[in-house]
Amino acid sequence: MKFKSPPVNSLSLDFITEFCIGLEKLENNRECRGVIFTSAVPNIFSSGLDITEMCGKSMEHYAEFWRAVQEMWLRLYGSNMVTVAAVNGSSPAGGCLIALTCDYRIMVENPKFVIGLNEAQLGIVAPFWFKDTFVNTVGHRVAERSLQLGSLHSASEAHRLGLVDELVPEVKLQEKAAAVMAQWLALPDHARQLTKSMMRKAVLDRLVAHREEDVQNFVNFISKESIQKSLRMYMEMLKKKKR
Ligand SMILES: CC/C=C\C/C=C\C/C=C\C/C=C/C(=O)SCCNC(=O)CCNC(=O)[C@H](O)C(C)(C)COP(=O)(O)OP(=O)(O)OC[C@H]1O[C@@H](n2cnc3c(N)ncnc32)[C@H](O)[C@@H]1OP(=O)(O)O
Repeated sequence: MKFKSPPVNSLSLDFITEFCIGLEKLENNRECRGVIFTSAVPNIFSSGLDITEMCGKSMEHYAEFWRAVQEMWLRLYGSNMVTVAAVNGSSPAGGCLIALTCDYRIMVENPKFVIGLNEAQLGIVAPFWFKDTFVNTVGHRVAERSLQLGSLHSASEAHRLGLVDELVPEVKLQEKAAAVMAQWLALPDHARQLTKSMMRKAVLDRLVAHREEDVQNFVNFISKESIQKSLRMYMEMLKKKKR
């Protein structure tokens, strides 16, 4: 699955809806046993959640958007397929979440590419299920420090921390992703799927059990004037950076 929503593959409501429909089709196709996620936009895997979906909109819109973000994560983290992220560009926040939610991450070894859960830098807080996914990948200590600082890690640092599993030159990315996929698909599906479910079930169940509460927390948090101001300032900063 190739993300192609220029300029930065931000995760808008439309993007997420298409992503979920695409994933569901693949999940229901008995001939499809694995998916590689990558980007068709040069230098960007995904810039994370579309900030304009969380800024200056109605409470109803925030709730609809957040349910879609939850749905994307539930489907991907709970997927029966082998999921490999071929990270060919920067991947902050929600973009990093997509990569973390896969079974395996391969990143291009470009020192300009960054990845991490940088929510704290925007004055917002990664919800518990982003945090759980991060802890399950890198461990508690690394996740705690990285989340509190809202760190965006270079590709080599991300590899050192275990945030990504492998680094490769750009030209080798697709070949490597295909090789990893072949390795994971060599196992009997039922054994791999039951093992994956055993490893992820508690974290998935936690969001399912608290889904509406999490929507309300998000809506209350994001609609605070102080948070809206932080997001507006962040968008301004992104625009100024270009001038
Ligand atoms: C108590 C707790 C309860 C509940 C939880 C509450 C809250 C938690 C909520 C949500 C979690 C949030 C998750 C997120 O994913 S937030 C998004 C974070 N993303 C970022 O910080 C990345 C920002 N973007 C960048 O750093 C750069 O754009 C990037 C490195 C990706 C690319 O740089 P480049 O120089 O190539 O492009 P730019 O000129 O910067 O951007 C082009 C264009 O795109 C716009 N843009 C970029 N990112 C976003 C985005 N995420 N959303 C919307 N728009 C974005 C940027 O402004 C430019 O626009 P324009 O100037 O109009 O061309």
